[in-house]
Amino acid sequence: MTTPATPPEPAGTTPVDWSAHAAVLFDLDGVITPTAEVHMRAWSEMFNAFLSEHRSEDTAGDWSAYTEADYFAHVDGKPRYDGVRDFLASRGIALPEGEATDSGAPDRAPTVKGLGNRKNDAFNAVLARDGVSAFPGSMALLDHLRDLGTPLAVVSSSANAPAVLEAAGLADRFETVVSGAVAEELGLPGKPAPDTFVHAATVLGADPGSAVVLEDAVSGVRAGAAGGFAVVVGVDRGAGAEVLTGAGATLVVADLAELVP
Ligand SMILES: O=P(O)(O)OC[C@H]1O[C@@H](O)[C@H](O)[C@@H](O)[C@@H]1O
Repeated sequence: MTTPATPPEPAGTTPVDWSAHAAVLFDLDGVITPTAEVHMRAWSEMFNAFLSEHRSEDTAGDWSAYTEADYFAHVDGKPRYDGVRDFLASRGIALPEGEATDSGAPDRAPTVKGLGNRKNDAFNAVLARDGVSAFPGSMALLDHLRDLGTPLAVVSSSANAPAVLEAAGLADRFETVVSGAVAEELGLPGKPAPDTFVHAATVLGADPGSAVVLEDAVSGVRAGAAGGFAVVVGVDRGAGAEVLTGAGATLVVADLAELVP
């Protein structure tokens, strides 16, 4: 007896039926634009400079080099100072919180906010120097959703989200942008808490059960899953498909082009 072949998917279908959903919420860095890479490099530059500047001091904690694995485990997708705090905690390094105006300059006593600000200067220098273009597959999906008339939002932990959207020429594509700065203003806890996604869905007049979340970071996928969203697409830009699925992604793609009919 021969096993019947699996029937091919009809042409033009994708794993998500976009017309069946009331709203689509995009993370930005690593989902729409390749800026997760810029954040990663800026974090690495800052943390490794900090660790080598202070490693010789006889203080508690693990002062070995900061790696890409540290980024994915402790920093990716979280609001700026949460990333600093969570990485330092993973190394058993305690620093004072500091002030929002701390520069993080090497000759100053380090603080959580100072280190975050130093990383932000590195990020903005690269953005100003190199500019940014969206991933072609993400542009294709945004164009498709625009044609369908689906309400769209960006939900990003980054306070730089509006500047990145502007630099990529995408500022007019979204009905609302819930950035790290907006979350702080509204007192919403950052990813992995679901609040920023739920807030964006509410602004778009959609119930989470009828909306889609697209995320590349484990913290963001966890946020989408905790919010009860209908579909949580994990975009694997390095976190790993299994890890994203384990965090609650309902499907994982390598590029958003896979989701365009
Ligand atoms: O420091 P910002 O620009 O406010 O961004 C905070 C975080 O924003 C997220 O979108 C990135 O994945 C993180 O890498 C980044 O640290």
